[in-house]
Order: sequence, then structure tokens, then C-alpha cells
Amino acid sequence: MGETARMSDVLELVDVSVVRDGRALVNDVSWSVAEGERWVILGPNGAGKTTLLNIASSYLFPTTGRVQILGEKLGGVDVFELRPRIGMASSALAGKLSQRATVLQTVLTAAYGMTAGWQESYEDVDERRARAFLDRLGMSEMLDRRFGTLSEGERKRTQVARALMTDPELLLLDEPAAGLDLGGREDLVRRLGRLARDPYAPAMIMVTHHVEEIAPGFTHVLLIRQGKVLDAGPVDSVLTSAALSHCFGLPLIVERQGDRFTAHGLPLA
Ligand SMILES: Nc1ncnc2c1ncn2[C@@H]1O[C@H](COP(=O)(O)OP(=O)(O)OP(=O)(O)O)[C@@H](O)[C@H]1O
Repeated sequence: MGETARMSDVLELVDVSVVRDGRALVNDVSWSVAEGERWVILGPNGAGKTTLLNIASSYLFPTTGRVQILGEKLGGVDVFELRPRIGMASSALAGKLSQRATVLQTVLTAAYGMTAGWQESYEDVDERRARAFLDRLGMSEMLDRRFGTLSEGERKRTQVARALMTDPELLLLDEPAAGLDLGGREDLVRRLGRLARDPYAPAMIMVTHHVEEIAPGFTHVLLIRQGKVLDAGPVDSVLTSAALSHCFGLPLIVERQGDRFTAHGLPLA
């Protein structure tokens, strides 16, 4: 199939800007994500990363430009039909979850949309799916723990399991490793890496500030600074010391060690 098939890309942004108070939070961005790709959005605080993710999740309409998500034009489709096809994990969403619900209930309720309570009776098949995702995220021992009592790392892993529950075609992760200690980060990076390398897993877009959080299996990087995309493409061609220095606004050395990345600044003269 030709050009029309290309347009059914997972995500397509054409000349997209988001303007608030006369300022472009995202400035003239064109970007496409194809099936099977796993993207990292990398950039400093305030660069526009979350804004891009909010567009990809259909929650934010751009001021100008065109957006197509999972083959549907934003503005031309009922977003309530689109949203179950998109999985999202972010601290903003986590803040809206019931702190009293158990881990198992937190994941199960995803199958019934954000507002559903857990008193409903769930199908056995849903419960089996929820247990399987929690097992994959290393949460099997904590199914009955209340969400509000979890550590930051346990919360993040529960949120990823929850985001997978609706069998999404697009998985969006906003800073999944933020606030985790070294062990927690490495554990999550390994699990996200396993997901990223799974050919049956959905297309993924992960927002981060740190190259250390890029799991093996992620295929593409988008660098953003002050709302402008500096570069977007395969990990190895985009993640250079020069590009990262430009993006974060100071001299940085990025190194690849095996299938992981590290970055550090140069000593002051
Ligand atoms: N509704 C809004 N009105 C005005 N400015 C906004 C609004 N939402 C976000 N911003 C600003 O837009 C810029 C981009 O925000 P965004 O949250 O997308 O950045 P980010 O790259 O995710 O940052 P961080 O890494 O700090 O989370 C920031 O300067 C933010 O203050």
C-alpha cells in the first residue's frame, strides 16, 4: 500500500504549535511515529515534552497544525473512542487515582475507564490479564496493597501495568523513572526494555530528562528545546555529544556503554 497506508502511522504531527499567552510551548513541530517504533522524547525542564505527550494522548488540541493519532484526525474523531486505544502513565494521572484502591483494583479499573469504581464485578478474564501485567512488572506480591501506601517505584510499576490493561496501540510514559532510586530505576529500565523489545508490545513514547533512562529496545529519539524539535530519528544518529550539548545548553559528553547511555558535563575551566 502506498501513501495512504503511511498516513495510518501511529502518530503524525504536521506543523503543530501550541500557543499560550502569546508564547509557543511547542513550535512548528512535524513528527511521525510508525508502528513498532519506541521513541524517547528528551529535553530540559520546560522544553515542551509533556505538551507533546498531551497532544499524542488526544487531551490537548494544538493551536495550529494537524494531528493524526492511530489513523484518526484529531478534531475529526470522537476522542472518547480514541482514548481507550492509548495507554498513558504519568504522575498527573496517578494523582487522580484512588489512594485506597488495591494494586489489583487500580489496574482492573483501567479496563472500565478512568471513572469506574471497583465495586463492579469484573470478568475473570480481565482479572487474569491484570494479574499477568502486574506479574510482568514485578508486583505479584503486592496485589492487595493499597495504592496510597506504595513506594514511588511500586507506584510507577503499577501505573505501567494499568496503562497496558486496555491493550493499547500506543503507550505513553511521562517520566516513568522520575523519583526512583538507582535500584528502582534500573529495575524499571530493565522491565521497559523487555517491553520495548517485545514485538507484540504497542508503539511507545517515553518522556525523560536523562539518557541513563533510555532502555535497550528504544529505537528513536526526539530532542526538544524551548518548544523546537532539534532533531528526531534513530537513537544512534541523534544521541551525539554535540546534539545533547545544544539541547541542554552546556557542553556534555554522551557515551554508549553496551546498550546503555550515560552523559556528563565537562569540568569547569
Ligand atoms: N497551560 C499553560 N499555560 C501557559 N504555559 C504553560 C501551560 N502549560 C505549560 N506551560 C509552559 O510550557 C512550557 C512547556 O511545558 P511542558 O510541561 O511541556 O515542559 P516539559 O518539557 O515537560 O518540562 P519538565 O521537564 O519540566 O516537565 C513550560 O515553560 C510551562 O511552564
